[in-house]
Amino acid sequence: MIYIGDNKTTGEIDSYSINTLNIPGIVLMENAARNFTGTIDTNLDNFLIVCGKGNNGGDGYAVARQLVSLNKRVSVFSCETSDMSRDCQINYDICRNLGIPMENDISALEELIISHDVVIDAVFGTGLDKPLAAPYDKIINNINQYGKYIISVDIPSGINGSTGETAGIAVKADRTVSFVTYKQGFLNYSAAEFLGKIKVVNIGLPEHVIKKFSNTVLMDKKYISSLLIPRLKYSHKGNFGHTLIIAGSPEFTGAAVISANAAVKTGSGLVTLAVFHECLNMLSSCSPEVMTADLSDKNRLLDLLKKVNSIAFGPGLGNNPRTLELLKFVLENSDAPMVIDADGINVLAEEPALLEKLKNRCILTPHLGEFSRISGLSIEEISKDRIKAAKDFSKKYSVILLLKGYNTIITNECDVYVNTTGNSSMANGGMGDTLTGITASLISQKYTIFASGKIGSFLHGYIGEKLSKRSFAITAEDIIRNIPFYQKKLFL
Ligand SMILES: NC(=O)C1=CN([C@@H]2O[C@H](COP(=O)(O)OP(=O)(O)OC[C@H]3O[C@@H](n4cnc5c(N)ncnc54)[C@H](OP(=O)(O)O)[C@@H]3O)[C@@H](O)[C@H]2O)[C@@H](O)CC1
Ligand SMILES: [K+]
Repeated sequence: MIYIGDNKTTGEIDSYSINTLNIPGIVLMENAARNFTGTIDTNLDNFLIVCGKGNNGGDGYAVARQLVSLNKRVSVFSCETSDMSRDCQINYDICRNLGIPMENDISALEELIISHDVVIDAVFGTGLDKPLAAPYDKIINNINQYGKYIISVDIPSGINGSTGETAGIAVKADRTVSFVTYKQGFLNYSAAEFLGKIKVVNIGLPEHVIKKFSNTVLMDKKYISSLLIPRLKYSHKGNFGHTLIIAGSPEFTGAAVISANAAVKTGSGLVTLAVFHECLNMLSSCSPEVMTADLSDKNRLLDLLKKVNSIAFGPGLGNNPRTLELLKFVLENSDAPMVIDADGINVLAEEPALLEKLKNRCILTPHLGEFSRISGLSIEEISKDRIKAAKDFSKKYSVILLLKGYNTIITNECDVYVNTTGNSSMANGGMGDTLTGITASLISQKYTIFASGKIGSFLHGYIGEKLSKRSFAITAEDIIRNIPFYQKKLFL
């Protein structure tokens, strides 16, 4: 499992390992350097390692030695040769003793970079704490301008590991090999162009140690598979629940069809689509597996509200008083777990007091704009630290929050799960409605609300990613058609 942490987390893990576990810092550095080196393509040769004076630089000197021991051609550029951290000094001295070519004259840097095939950036890691000034701005500029292939140690130098903001300028890496944790700052969209392909490597610490300091996790296939509730041989449709989808309006009938079909394909035993009277004719034949109900038939609606296992509310309903009234009616007459999306969120934003009725039984699935409306935070405020914004909201209202977007966040106020599946081939209408249907369907099948959000977002993005290998744009229908196949792939 990959954990996410900020600069503070690295400091805490470091000090726990050194002071409580008694692992000397130099051993951690050696492990970091060895595991970093292990990720480098063995066909690469002719490395220039650019080292700072802190422990990131120390990692760089240790990597230089590791590469030399693999018979690679290696040179080192030292940004500073005084006032180094203790472990940096040790590895610097070893490099000198080994006779590795070393340079510290900034006027030679440009030529050095040009004459090497790979630049390893070990200037700053988690210790970067102020804007960059000379000569570091020039060093980083040179790396970016002349580096043919750049691998950053822990963090591209100049990026703040906690926030993802740049210190004025930052290395644009082709690859980043990060230690112990995936840095929280990498999730900030503004950091994306600097990171290249990211890999996280361990430094010899067992997972239970890392877990002490981070409750934020990057979901992977193995984790999602572990959440599976197996289907028993003798199960029948009653075991897989009844999902009620309340969605659609004359302008947006598609949203209703998409959510309902996604719920069916995800495996809900029964799916009923409840729609406004004027949509009934058009939608009653939308899918042979979906039952329909007229929202103006209050007795039928009351009956459904009492017996269903989950309710999806919102897609395509319209952001208007009628939707708000309908939401109030649903909340007054049902205790079922709910997935609230789209216009369901928009009307809740008008009357946030209603969230009180959703405590501990709801997942909200806003995109950034919807989250801004319901949280009262600006998009800029949320974007600065999406994890914190999501966690705070979830805690304030005791709901599960699934904040959609590149690197979707799912949180239950304490634990945070980040989903990295999905890509821009899926950026078109109806995708959110699909996720809503999938999530509600999983809840009906007895997954917890939290697990349903996690599985739903992973599965949804996973299908899109797989399909995008052979198609340019992926539609909601493409996703829905492929749910059963990829669900099986994930779970079995
Ligand atoms: N547990 C783990 O994960 C392990 C992590 N490890 C590694 O340790 C790294 C963290 O090391 P770190 O704390 O020494 O900080 P680092 O990034 O080297 O920078 C500090 C130096 O930069 C300087 N400096 C800062 N800002 C500056 C600026 N704008 N302009 C100029 N100077 C600036 C600052 O100078 P000062 O401000 O103190 O004068 C100080 O000298 C981490 O990223 C990982 O690579 C591994 O070794 C093993 C275990
Ligand atoms: K670095």
